[in-house]
Amino acid sequence: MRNVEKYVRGYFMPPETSLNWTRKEYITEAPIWCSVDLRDGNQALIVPMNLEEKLEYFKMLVEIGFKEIEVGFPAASETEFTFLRTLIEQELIPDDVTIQVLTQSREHIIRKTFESLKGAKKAVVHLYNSTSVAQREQVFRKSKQEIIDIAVNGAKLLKQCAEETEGNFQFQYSPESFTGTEIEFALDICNSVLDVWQPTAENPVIINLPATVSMSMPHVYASQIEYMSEHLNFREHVILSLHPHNDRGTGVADAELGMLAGAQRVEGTLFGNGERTGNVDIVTLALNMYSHGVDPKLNFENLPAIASVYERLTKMRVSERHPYGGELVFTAFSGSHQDAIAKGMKWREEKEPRHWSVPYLLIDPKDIGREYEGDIIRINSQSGKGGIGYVLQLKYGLDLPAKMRENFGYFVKNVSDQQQKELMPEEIYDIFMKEYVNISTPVEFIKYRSADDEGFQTVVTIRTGHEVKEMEGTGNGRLDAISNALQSGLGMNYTDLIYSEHALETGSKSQAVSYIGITASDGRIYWGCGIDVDIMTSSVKALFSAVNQFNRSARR
Ligand SMILES: CC(=O)SCCNC(=O)CCNC(=O)[C@H](O)C(C)(C)COP(=O)(O)OP(=O)(O)OC[C@H]1O[C@@H](n2cnc3c(N)ncnc32)[C@H](O)[C@@H]1OP(=O)(O)O
Ligand SMILES: CC(C)C(=O)C(=O)O
Repeated sequence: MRNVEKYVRGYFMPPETSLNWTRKEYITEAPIWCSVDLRDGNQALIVPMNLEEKLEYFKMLVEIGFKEIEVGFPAASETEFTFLRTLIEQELIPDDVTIQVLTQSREHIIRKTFESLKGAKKAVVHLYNSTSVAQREQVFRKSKQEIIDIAVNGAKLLKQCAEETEGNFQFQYSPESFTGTEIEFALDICNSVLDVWQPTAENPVIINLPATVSMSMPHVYASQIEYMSEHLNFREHVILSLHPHNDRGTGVADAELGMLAGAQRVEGTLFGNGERTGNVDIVTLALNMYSHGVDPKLNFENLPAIASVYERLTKMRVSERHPYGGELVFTAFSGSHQDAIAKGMKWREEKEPRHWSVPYLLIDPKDIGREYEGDIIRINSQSGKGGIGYVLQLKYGLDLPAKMRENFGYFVKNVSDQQQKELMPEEIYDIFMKEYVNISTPVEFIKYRSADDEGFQTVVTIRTGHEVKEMEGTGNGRLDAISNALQSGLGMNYTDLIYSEHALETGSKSQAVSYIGITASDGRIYWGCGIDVDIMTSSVKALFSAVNQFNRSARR
């Protein structure tokens, strides 16, 4: 890259921290979640949500279980203001949910914000101003002290307005662009605001440390968070909050390490909607926790339904590869993965139903409303016998013998390769039915008649073209006798009858399915399947299907 010299690292590593977070292994309890979908997410949309859309989205967030929801920037627009008024006046905010509103540290904006809050039983009022070197120099053109003054004046006005307005208000301060701010200065400005608000056990203050633009590797952000956590005044009455963005693709890692480093609260959005590359994705954070056996205290048991409401209201798309929510994130197309998943599912059923350990699947897709059928194994030319057999078994109850799976697997792969497309379960089933089941050309089975109960001597009637023939055979059982009759009558030669059968529930009826493989003199195995209400007839049909495969191949 020619212009690499243009870039210098713009973040600030803290002078010293205990690095205690490096010794913690995983997040042991859910943080306080705050959804900022309706504010940070909304401000990033091409067309921000209208009133009805915001109301529907709010309802969904409540159903998911969010107890803190930043509902907007009431001074931004008429829609934002009206949305807040509607929530309050129509009493749409459940008692256990606290709404949050964002305001710049400017007098008319703060006053308008409190005006919008009239009648609210409780709310978090979130004050922010930019603190980074770039913002101070380029945007505000102010000294450090002048930037502190903006924050402190805003903090004082918040306190005054809260006293003048009926309701229970909690304060939150964000040194916006924290990640580009000298850490000592960030500490200074937060402590100055805390000095104004004087948090207590009854009235704690939220200090929110945003990665407004993520600039460093996640361990640097974690060290910054730890430094702030270890040096903030009133720490026991401060709720330390994170607000990562995803510029470097590390929003989730930033949040996870930030929690290990002492943060108690996380602001983010569903599927990471938000400015530029988005806010941290709360779905991923929560389900990552879930995959470690920790209850995230949010309900994503029907994630596909949530994704579909999200897509409709935001007009954004959950990409196919998006963790947990994406269409393909539980899907294996490749043969060896499919084989391992199919075996893992069986292992789980038979040996370890309690704990999830299926290869390639971090969590059980069913836990978040996904289906095994059609979701985890899909078939194309990269697929293998394990996956193809699994699809037939799961959807159609057909449990092919291992060797037959292999034969059928190669057949299906070739079809997919030639057609250059994915094959749906119905297509795979159709291929199976057409190529292997009850095949009656060129040799059609009509009936058989045995001279004795065991069928050691059997006469079988067949039709080839317009000709009906009877053939006689002896063997160590009925099927063997029929097979021998066919071999001598048709002048065929094969050995090793491979046989398996099982019952098949179709609707309320039960049928028998038989699979037969016959080995030709060149070692090739030809397979057939028979389905019939009578088990013996199903085996005979399977044998005829295999014989017909053999015949067809010889003719080709
Ligand atoms: C990282 C974040 O997501 S922060 C949230 C950002 N979200 C939004 O901005 C969405 C909603 N915002 C808006 O609708 C509008 O910006 C409004 C209504 C809030 C303000 O609108 P306006 O006053 O017309 O314009 P604008 O936002 O451009 O104001 C810029 C001025 O505010 C100052 N300013 C910006 N942020 C802050 C702040 N947090 N505290 C104090 N002053 C601020 C700027 O320095 C600039 O000052 P200047 O006029 O002296 O140059
Ligand atoms: C207002 C703050 C928290 C913000 O949205 C950001 O810094 O990204």
